[in-house]
Amino acid sequence: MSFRRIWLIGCGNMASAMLRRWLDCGLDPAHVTVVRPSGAPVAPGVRVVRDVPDEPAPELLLIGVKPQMLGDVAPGLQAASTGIVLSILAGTKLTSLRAHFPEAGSIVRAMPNLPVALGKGVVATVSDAPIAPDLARLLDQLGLVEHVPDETLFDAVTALAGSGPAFAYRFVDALAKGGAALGLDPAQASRLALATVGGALALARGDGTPPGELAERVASKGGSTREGLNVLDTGLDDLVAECLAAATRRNAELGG
Ligand SMILES: NC(=O)C1=CN([C@@H]2O[C@H](COP(=O)(O)OP(=O)(O)OC[C@H]3O[C@@H](n4cnc5c(N)ncnc54)[C@H](O)[C@@H]3O)[C@@H](O)[C@H]2O)C=CC1
Ligand SMILES: O=C(O)[C@@H]1CCC=N1
Repeated sequence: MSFRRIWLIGCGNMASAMLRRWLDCGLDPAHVTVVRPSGAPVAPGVRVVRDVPDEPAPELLLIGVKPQMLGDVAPGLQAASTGIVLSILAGTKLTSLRAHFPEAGSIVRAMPNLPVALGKGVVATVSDAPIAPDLARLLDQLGLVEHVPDETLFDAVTALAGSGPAFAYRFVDALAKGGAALGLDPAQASRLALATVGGALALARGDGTPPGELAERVASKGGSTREGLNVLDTGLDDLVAECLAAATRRNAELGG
């Protein structure tokens, strides 16, 4: 058995990445309804409507709008939210979700990231009831699923994993810009940076060796990598810690 009625409220960057993966994994598009103000098509076979349908509630209601929109959309979703409510909203706590959806059978907070589109994402979860097997199966299709039962850590998880791809892309860009500043053709530097970081991560994932140890393997004694690492080691850890702290603070603010 799997869900036959899934509604997505909002289908922007994040929810559409999740849906793309689920459809690629064989989810029947006829089981999906997207509610979005534009009414613009999402994927072949997926029903798109502008307003919440006056129909029996779906088994799974995914809330994919911005956290600031929750108060606007929730009142129109009371009849639709008697099954599982799955929220991907940054910052918004289970207690707040429960207040907005008092009739929900269960409420699950998930914090995905964009690579879920390829099944290579991360999804952190916390919920007010055990996660139903059908939902667990869907989440598993997205990538690494980590249950984070202490909800007070969710803002930090959101900073690390939810926002993390943006931080990683910044590093790739910095690598490319650094290469261009040294005279490389910018387009070529971008290709080199992306392929280098992609390859390095693939190796780290496949190898099981901690990334710090892999870095040491690249740095020959007395060689040039060490010179470069010495520069990064003057401040990268602190800068990234500040970056995550700032994002974590903002997640807490978004939660109200
Ligand atoms: N973008 C990301 O990488 C991640 C985003 N999130 C969370 O996902 C949620 C959505 O973020 P994004 O997809 O980035 O934003 P987005 O702006 O791309 O998508 C939000 C969508 O909601 C739609 N919308 C607005 N009002 C609506 C209404 N009344 N009914 C139905 N749909 C409505 C908008 O048209 C838009 O398509 C946020 O709560 C965010 O915290 C979580 C993890 C990662
Ligand atoms: O920037 C945001 O608010 C969301 C949360 C995690 C990724 N995007």
